[in-house]
Amino acid sequence: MSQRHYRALSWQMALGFTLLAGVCALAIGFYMINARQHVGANYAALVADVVRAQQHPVLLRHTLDRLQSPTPQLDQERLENLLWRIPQHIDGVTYGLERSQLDSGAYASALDRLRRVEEQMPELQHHIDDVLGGAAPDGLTRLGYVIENELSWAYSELNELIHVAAAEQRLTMERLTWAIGALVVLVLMVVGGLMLALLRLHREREAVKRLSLADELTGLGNRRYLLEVAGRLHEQSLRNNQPLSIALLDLDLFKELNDSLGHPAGDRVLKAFANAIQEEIRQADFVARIGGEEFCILMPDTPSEGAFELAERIRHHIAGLTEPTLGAPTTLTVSLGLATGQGQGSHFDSLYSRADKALYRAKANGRNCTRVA
Ligand SMILES: Nc1nc2c(ncn2[C@@H]2O[C@H](COP(=O)(O)OP(=O)(O)OP(=O)(O)O)[C@@H](O)[C@H]2O)c(=O)[nH]1
Repeated sequence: MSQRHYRALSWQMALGFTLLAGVCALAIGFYMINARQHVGANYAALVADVVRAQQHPVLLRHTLDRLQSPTPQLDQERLENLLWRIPQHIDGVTYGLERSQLDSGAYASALDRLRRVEEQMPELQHHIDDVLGGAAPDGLTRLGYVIENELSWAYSELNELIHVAAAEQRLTMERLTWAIGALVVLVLMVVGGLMLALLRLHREREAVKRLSLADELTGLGNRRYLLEVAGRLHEQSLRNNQPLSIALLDLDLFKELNDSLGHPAGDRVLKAFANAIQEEIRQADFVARIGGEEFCILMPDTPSEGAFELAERIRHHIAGLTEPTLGAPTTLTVSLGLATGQGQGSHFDSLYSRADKALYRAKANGRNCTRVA
C-alpha cells in the first residue's frame, strides 16, 4: 500500500479535519449572532416601553406648572389623555417586567409605586372634575405632583435596572462565547492531535510491514512478499487469461566466491546482482530475493518467449559485470530456470516447482544458461 494509499489517507484526514473546523466555525458564528440578537430582543421592547412612559411625568409636570402660573390654565385635554395613557403604560411595563429574566425583587419597589399611581388615577379624575366645576386647583396640583414624582422615580429606577441587566447579560454572553470558542479550539486540538497520532501510527505500521516484506541486504522483496505478490498476479492472470512467467535465478559457484574473497565481498556482489536485475526488468515485473543467492522474478502478461528473452538479457548483463560494479575482483555467472502458465489449469505452486526443475537442469548442464520448463 503504501505511499499512494498513505497520501490518500492523509488527504482524507486533512479534508475531514477541515470540514470539522469549518462546521465548528460556522456553529460559533451562528451562536454569536444569535446570542447578540437574543440580548437585544430581550430588553429592547422593555426599554422602549419605559422610555415612552418616562414622558408621562414630564407632561404631567408641565401641565401642573401651568396651573401654578399667575394666570392658571387647565389643559383638560392633555390631562384626560394622561389619565388614559398612564395606566396603559404601567400595564405594558408590568407585563414586560414579568416576562423578562429580571429578578422580581429588584423591581418590586418600582412596581409598587406604579401600582399606587394606578390606584390614584380615579382620585386625580375627581380633582380635575372639581377644578372644571370651579374649585381651586390646589388638590389637583398636590396629588398631581405626588403622582409625577412617583412616576419619575419608578421609571428612572426601572430604566437603570434594565440597562444594568442588559449590560450584565451581554457580558455573560461574551464570556460564554469565549468559553465555547476555547472549548471548540480545545476539541479541534484534541481531534487534530488524535488524527496526527493515527497517521503516525499508520505510518509506523506501514514501515514495520515494509520491513517485514523486504530483504535487508538488497532492498528487494523477500520470500514472504513474493508469495503475497504471486497470489495477486496469479489471480490476475487467471481473470484476464494472460500468461504468467516465473524465473528462478541462482548465482553460479557463489560458495567459492565467498570462500575466496570473503563474506563482505559476497554481499557486495549480491547487491550488484540485485541492481542488475532491476535494471533489466519491466515496471510490471516483480523481483524478490528468496534465499542466499537465489532470486525470483514474476513476469505478468509475459509468454514463454518474452520470459526467455529477459532471462538471457539478464544472464548476459551479469556475465558482463566487472570489478567496479561488482565490488569484488571476480566474474559472475547466473543460471536460470523458467516456467510459464496460463488458464485455469495452472497453479502457482506447480509453476514454481517447474521453474525450479528447469533451474536444476541449467545447473546440471554446466551453469551460465537458461532452461525452460
Ligand atoms: N555473502 C553472502 N553469502 C551468502 C548469503 N546467503 C547465502 N550465502 C552463501 O551462498 C553460498 C551458496 O552456496 P551453494 O548453495 O553451495 O551454491 P553455489 O556455490 O552457488 O553453487 P551452485 O548453485 O551449484 O552454482 C553459501 O556459501 C552461502 O553461505 C549472503 O547473504 N551473503
